[in-house]
Amino acid sequence: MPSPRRTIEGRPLGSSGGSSVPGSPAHGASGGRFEFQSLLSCRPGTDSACARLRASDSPVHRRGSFPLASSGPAQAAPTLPPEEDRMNLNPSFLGIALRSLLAIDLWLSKKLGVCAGESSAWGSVRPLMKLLEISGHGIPWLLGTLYCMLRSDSWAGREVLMNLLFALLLDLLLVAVIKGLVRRRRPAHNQMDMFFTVSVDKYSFPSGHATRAALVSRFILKHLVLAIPLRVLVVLWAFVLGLSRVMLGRHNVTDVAFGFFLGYMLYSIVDYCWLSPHNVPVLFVLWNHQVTPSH
Ligand SMILES: CC(C)=CCC/C(C)=C/CC/C(C)=C/COP(=O)(O)O
Repeated sequence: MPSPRRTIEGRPLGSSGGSSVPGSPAHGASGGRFEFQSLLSCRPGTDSACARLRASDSPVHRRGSFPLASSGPAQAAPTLPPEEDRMNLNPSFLGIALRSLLAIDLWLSKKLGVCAGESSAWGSVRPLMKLLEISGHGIPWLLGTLYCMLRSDSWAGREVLMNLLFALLLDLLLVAVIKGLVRRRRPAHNQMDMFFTVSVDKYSFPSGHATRAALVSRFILKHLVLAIPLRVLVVLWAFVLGLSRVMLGRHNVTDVAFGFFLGYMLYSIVDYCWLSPHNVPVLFVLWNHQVTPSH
Protein backbone atom coordinates (compact mmCIF):
# COMPACT_ATOMS: atom_id res chain seq x y z
CA MET A 1 0.00 0.00 0.00
CA PRO A 2 1.78 3.16 -1.08
CA SER A 3 1.80 5.92 1.46
CA PRO A 4 -0.32 8.88 0.38
CA ARG A 5 1.75 11.73 -1.04
CA ARG A 6 0.58 15.28 -0.85
CA THR A 7 -0.44 17.34 -3.84
CA ILE A 8 0.75 20.94 -4.22
CA GLU A 9 -2.58 22.00 -2.75
CA GLY A 10 -1.80 19.89 0.35
CA ARG A 11 -4.26 17.09 -0.43
CA PRO A 12 -2.85 13.52 -0.51
CA LEU A 13 -2.81 11.98 -3.97
CA GLY A 14 -5.00 8.95 -4.11
CA SER A 15 -7.31 10.11 -1.37
CA SER A 16 -9.83 12.11 -3.29
CA GLY A 17 -13.05 10.20 -3.39
CA GLY A 18 -12.27 7.58 -6.05
CA SER A 19 -10.34 9.96 -8.24
CA SER A 20 -7.18 7.90 -8.04
CA VAL A 21 -6.75 4.20 -8.39
CA PRO A 22 -3.63 2.13 -9.04
CA GLY A 23 -2.59 2.71 -12.60
CA SER A 24 -4.75 5.77 -13.00
CA PRO A 25 -2.92 8.98 -13.88
CA ALA A 26 -3.21 10.60 -10.47
CA HIS A 27 -1.97 7.57 -8.61
CA GLY A 28 1.47 7.85 -7.05
CA ALA A 29 2.71 4.29 -7.68
CA SER A 30 6.46 4.29 -8.15
CA GLY A 31 6.51 2.28 -11.41
CA GLY A 32 4.16 4.35 -13.52
CA ARG A 33 4.26 7.73 -11.87
CA PHE A 34 2.60 10.65 -13.55
CA GLU A 35 1.34 13.61 -11.63
CA PHE A 36 -1.51 15.41 -13.36
CA GLN A 37 -0.77 18.72 -11.87
CA SER A 38 -0.11 21.89 -13.73
CA LEU A 39 3.59 22.62 -13.99
CA LEU A 40 2.65 26.25 -13.72
CA SER A 41 1.52 25.71 -10.14
CA CYS A 42 4.88 24.19 -9.09
CA ARG A 43 6.73 26.60 -6.88
CA PRO A 44 10.35 25.93 -5.90
CA GLY A 45 10.56 24.09 -2.62
CA THR A 46 6.82 23.52 -2.28
CA ASP A 47 6.72 19.82 -2.90
CA SER A 48 9.14 17.05 -3.65
CA ALA A 49 6.82 15.66 -6.31
CA CYS A 50 6.98 19.03 -8.00
CA ALA A 51 10.75 18.98 -7.89
CA ARG A 52 10.81 15.53 -9.50
CA LEU A 53 8.34 16.64 -12.10
CA ARG A 54 10.51 19.61 -12.99
CA ALA A 55 13.65 17.50 -13.09
CA SER A 56 12.03 15.13 -15.55
CA ASP A 57 10.53 17.86 -17.64
CA SER A 58 11.51 16.48 -21.03
CA PRO A 59 9.03 14.99 -23.46
CA VAL A 60 11.07 11.78 -23.63
CA HIS A 61 11.09 11.40 -19.88
CA ARG A 62 7.43 12.17 -19.63
CA ARG A 63 6.54 9.64 -22.32
CA GLY A 64 8.52 6.95 -20.56
CA SER A 65 6.72 7.50 -17.31
CA PHE A 66 3.22 7.37 -18.66
CA PRO A 67 1.35 4.75 -16.63
CA LEU A 68 -0.31 2.99 -19.56
CA ALA A 69 3.13 2.14 -20.92
CA SER A 70 4.33 0.70 -17.64
CA SER A 71 4.42 -2.91 -16.60
CA GLY A 72 3.09 -2.07 -13.15
CA PRO A 73 0.17 -3.62 -11.31
CA ALA A 74 -3.03 -4.65 -13.07
CA GLN A 75 -4.70 -1.71 -14.76
CA ALA A 76 -8.02 -0.64 -13.37
CA ALA A 77 -10.56 1.11 -15.53
CA PRO A 78 -9.24 4.66 -16.04
CA THR A 79 -11.03 7.13 -13.86
CA LEU A 80 -10.58 10.81 -14.58
CA PRO A 81 -8.96 12.81 -11.77
CA PRO A 82 -10.74 15.86 -10.52
CA GLU A 83 -10.46 18.99 -12.62
CA GLU A 84 -7.76 20.64 -10.51
CA ASP A 85 -5.51 17.54 -10.74
CA ARG A 86 -5.48 17.41 -14.55
CA MET A 87 -2.62 18.74 -16.60
CA ASN A 88 -3.47 21.93 -18.37
CA LEU A 89 -3.33 20.81 -21.99
CA ASN A 90 -4.78 24.02 -23.26
CA PRO A 91 -2.41 26.70 -21.99
CA SER A 92 -3.29 30.28 -22.68
CA PHE A 93 -1.70 32.29 -25.44
CA LEU A 94 0.05 34.36 -22.77
CA GLY A 95 1.50 31.19 -21.23
CA ILE A 96 2.89 30.02 -24.56
CA ALA A 97 4.25 33.48 -25.34
CA LEU A 98 5.97 33.70 -21.94
CA ARG A 99 7.50 30.25 -22.23
CA SER A 100 8.74 31.02 -25.72
CA LEU A 101 10.22 34.32 -24.56
CA LEU A 102 11.99 32.56 -21.70
CA ALA A 103 13.36 29.90 -24.05
CA ILE A 104 14.68 32.57 -26.43
CA ASP A 105 16.06 34.50 -23.46
CA LEU A 106 18.02 31.50 -22.16
CA TRP A 107 19.29 30.57 -25.61
CA LEU A 108 20.36 34.13 -26.48
CA SER A 109 21.95 34.74 -23.07
CA LYS A 110 24.02 31.59 -23.40
CA LYS A 111 25.10 32.60 -26.90
CA LEU A 112 26.08 36.10 -25.73
CA GLY A 113 27.90 34.87 -22.62
CA VAL A 114 31.21 34.90 -24.46
CA CYS A 115 33.24 36.25 -21.50
CA ALA A 116 31.71 34.03 -18.84
CA GLY A 117 35.06 32.39 -18.11
CA GLU A 118 38.74 32.76 -18.92
CA SER A 119 38.45 29.86 -21.35
CA SER A 120 35.34 31.26 -23.08
CA ALA A 121 35.47 32.43 -26.70
CA TRP A 122 36.14 36.05 -25.65
CA GLY A 123 37.80 35.18 -22.35
CA SER A 124 40.61 37.66 -22.99
CA VAL A 125 38.12 40.58 -22.87
CA ARG A 126 36.90 39.50 -19.43
CA PRO A 127 39.15 41.91 -17.46
CA LEU A 128 37.79 44.84 -19.47
CA MET A 129 34.22 43.68 -18.81
CA LYS A 130 35.00 43.45 -15.10
CA LEU A 131 36.31 47.01 -15.17
CA LEU A 132 33.00 48.08 -16.69
CA GLU A 133 31.27 46.12 -13.94
CA ILE A 134 33.03 48.22 -11.29
CA SER A 135 32.07 51.41 -13.15
CA GLY A 136 28.42 50.53 -12.53
CA HIS A 137 28.76 49.09 -9.05
CA GLY A 138 26.73 50.61 -6.22
CA ILE A 139 29.63 51.31 -3.85
CA PRO A 140 31.68 53.71 -6.05
CA TRP A 141 28.52 55.54 -7.05
CA LEU A 142 27.31 55.93 -3.46
CA LEU A 143 30.70 56.97 -2.09
CA GLY A 144 31.43 59.23 -5.06
CA THR A 145 28.09 61.03 -4.78
CA LEU A 146 28.46 61.44 -1.01
CA TYR A 147 31.97 62.82 -1.40
CA CYS A 148 30.98 65.30 -4.12
CA MET A 149 27.95 66.37 -2.10
CA LEU A 150 30.09 67.14 0.96
CA ARG A 151 32.66 68.97 -1.14
CA SER A 152 30.18 70.94 -3.23
CA ASP A 153 30.24 74.67 -2.60
CA SER A 154 26.97 75.53 -4.32
CA TRP A 155 23.49 74.91 -2.97
CA ALA A 156 22.21 73.94 -6.40
CA GLY A 157 24.96 71.34 -6.68
CA ARG A 158 24.23 69.93 -3.23
CA GLU A 159 20.55 69.67 -4.03
CA VAL A 160 21.20 67.72 -7.23
CA LEU A 161 23.71 65.42 -5.54
CA MET A 162 21.39 64.82 -2.59
CA ASN A 163 18.73 63.70 -5.04
CA LEU A 164 21.20 61.49 -6.84
CA LEU A 165 22.07 59.87 -3.51
CA PHE A 166 18.37 59.39 -2.79
CA ALA A 167 17.91 57.84 -6.25
CA LEU A 168 20.84 55.44 -5.77
CA LEU A 169 19.54 54.29 -2.38
CA LEU A 170 16.01 53.87 -3.71
CA ASP A 171 17.40 51.86 -6.61
CA LEU A 172 19.37 49.53 -4.31
CA LEU A 173 16.30 48.98 -2.15
CA LEU A 174 13.94 48.33 -5.04
CA VAL A 175 16.31 45.93 -6.80
CA ALA A 176 16.92 44.03 -3.53
CA VAL A 177 13.17 43.67 -2.93
CA ILE A 178 12.46 42.46 -6.48
CA LYS A 179 15.42 40.07 -6.46
CA GLY A 180 14.21 38.66 -3.14
CA LEU A 181 10.67 38.22 -4.47
CA VAL A 182 11.48 36.79 -7.91
CA ARG A 183 14.53 34.71 -6.87
CA ARG A 184 15.67 33.96 -10.38
CA ARG A 185 19.00 32.16 -10.32
CA ARG A 186 21.93 33.61 -12.21
CA PRO A 187 22.83 31.73 -15.42
CA ALA A 188 24.58 28.42 -14.84
CA HIS A 189 27.67 29.60 -16.74
CA ASN A 190 28.22 32.58 -14.39
CA GLN A 191 31.24 32.58 -12.09
CA MET A 192 30.26 34.23 -8.82
CA ASP A 193 33.39 36.35 -8.51
CA MET A 194 31.79 39.80 -8.25
CA PHE A 195 33.23 42.58 -6.15
CA PHE A 196 31.31 43.25 -2.90
CA THR A 197 27.85 41.71 -3.12
CA VAL A 198 25.04 41.27 -0.61
CA SER A 199 22.92 38.15 -0.11
CA VAL A 200 20.20 38.95 -2.70
CA ASP A 201 22.87 39.38 -5.34
CA LYS A 202 22.92 35.64 -5.83
CA TYR A 203 19.71 36.30 -7.79
CA SER A 204 19.72 37.84 -11.22
CA PHE A 205 16.36 39.52 -11.89
CA PRO A 206 16.59 42.45 -12.41
CA SER A 207 20.17 43.47 -13.10
CA GLY A 208 21.20 46.05 -10.51
CA HIS A 209 23.92 47.35 -12.83
CA ALA A 210 21.37 47.88 -15.61
CA THR A 211 18.92 49.77 -13.35
CA ARG A 212 21.77 51.96 -12.09
CA ALA A 213 23.09 52.56 -15.60
CA ALA A 214 19.68 53.70 -16.87
CA LEU A 215 18.93 55.76 -13.76
CA VAL A 216 22.29 57.48 -13.53
CA SER A 217 22.62 58.20 -17.24
CA ARG A 218 19.13 59.71 -17.36
CA PHE A 219 19.96 61.73 -14.25
CA ILE A 220 23.24 62.99 -15.74
CA LEU A 221 21.67 63.88 -19.07
CA LYS A 222 18.98 65.88 -17.30
CA HIS A 223 21.08 67.70 -14.70
CA LEU A 224 24.52 68.17 -16.24
CA VAL A 225 25.19 70.46 -19.15
CA LEU A 226 27.32 68.31 -21.42
CA ALA A 227 28.54 68.59 -24.97
CA ILE A 228 26.89 66.23 -27.45
CA PRO A 229 29.86 63.80 -27.68
CA LEU A 230 29.81 63.41 -23.90
CA ARG A 231 26.07 62.84 -23.90
CA VAL A 232 26.53 60.10 -26.48
CA LEU A 233 29.30 58.61 -24.34
CA VAL A 234 26.99 58.48 -21.30
CA VAL A 235 24.31 56.60 -23.27
CA LEU A 236 26.94 54.31 -24.76
CA TRP A 237 28.34 53.54 -21.30
CA ALA A 238 24.89 52.52 -20.05
CA PHE A 239 24.27 50.31 -23.07
CA VAL A 240 27.69 48.61 -23.01
CA LEU A 241 27.44 48.09 -19.25
CA GLY A 242 24.12 46.29 -19.75
CA LEU A 243 25.53 44.19 -22.58
CA SER A 244 28.60 43.33 -20.52
CA ARG A 245 26.35 41.81 -17.82
CA VAL A 246 25.15 39.21 -20.33
CA MET A 247 28.61 38.74 -21.87
CA LEU A 248 30.08 38.07 -18.42
CA GLY A 249 27.35 35.48 -17.90
CA ARG A 250 26.03 37.38 -14.86
CA HIS A 251 22.56 37.84 -16.34
CA ASN A 252 20.04 36.75 -18.90
CA VAL A 253 18.95 39.28 -21.49
CA THR A 254 15.56 39.81 -19.84
CA ASP A 255 17.22 40.70 -16.49
CA VAL A 256 19.09 43.51 -18.21
CA ALA A 257 16.15 44.65 -20.35
CA PHE A 258 13.89 44.86 -17.30
CA GLY A 259 16.71 46.54 -15.36
CA PHE A 260 16.95 49.28 -18.00
CA PHE A 261 13.19 49.77 -17.90
CA LEU A 262 13.14 49.90 -14.10
CA GLY A 263 16.03 52.37 -13.89
CA TYR A 264 14.41 54.59 -16.51
CA MET A 265 11.10 54.60 -14.62
CA LEU A 266 12.84 55.11 -11.30
CA TYR A 267 14.28 58.37 -12.57
CA SER A 268 10.74 59.59 -13.26
CA ILE A 269 9.79 58.77 -9.65
CA VAL A 270 12.85 60.60 -8.30
CA ASP A 271 12.10 63.57 -10.51
CA TYR A 272 8.52 63.60 -9.26
CA CYS A 273 9.61 63.42 -5.59
CA TRP A 274 12.48 65.86 -6.08
CA LEU A 275 13.93 66.85 -2.70
CA SER A 276 14.33 70.61 -2.39
CA PRO A 277 14.33 73.22 0.40
CA HIS A 278 10.67 73.83 -0.53
CA ASN A 279 9.30 70.32 0.07
CA VAL A 280 11.74 69.03 2.74
CA PRO A 281 13.05 72.19 4.43
CA VAL A 282 14.16 70.24 7.50
CA LEU A 283 16.75 68.34 5.47
CA PHE A 284 18.30 71.52 4.18
CA VAL A 285 18.12 73.38 7.51
CA LEU A 286 19.95 70.49 9.17
CA TRP A 287 22.48 70.55 6.35
CA ASN A 288 22.95 74.29 6.75
CA HIS A 289 23.69 73.89 10.46
CA GLN A 290 26.29 71.27 9.72
CA VAL A 291 27.97 73.23 6.97
CA THR A 292 27.98 76.82 8.27
CA PRO A 293 30.40 76.40 11.24
CA SER A 294 33.22 75.50 8.88
CA HIS A 295 32.68 78.69 6.82
C1 LIG B 1 24.47 51.12 1.60
C2 LIG B 1 24.44 49.78 0.99
C3 LIG B 1 23.48 48.79 1.51
C4 LIG B 1 25.27 49.50 -0.01
C5 LIG B 1 25.30 48.21 -0.71
C6 LIG B 1 25.97 48.40 -2.01
C7 LIG B 1 26.05 47.11 -2.73
C8 LIG B 1 26.61 45.94 -2.08
C9 LIG B 1 25.61 47.04 -3.96
C10 LIG B 1 25.59 45.78 -4.72
C11 LIG B 1 25.95 46.07 -6.08
C12 LIG B 1 25.89 44.82 -6.88
C13 LIG B 1 27.04 43.92 -6.91
C14 LIG B 1 24.76 44.52 -7.53
C15 LIG B 1 24.59 43.35 -8.37
O1 LIG B 1 24.41 43.81 -9.66
P1 LIG B 1 23.82 42.88 -10.75
O2 LIG B 1 23.88 43.69 -12.01
O3 LIG B 1 24.69 41.69 -10.85
O4 LIG B 1 22.42 42.56 -10.35
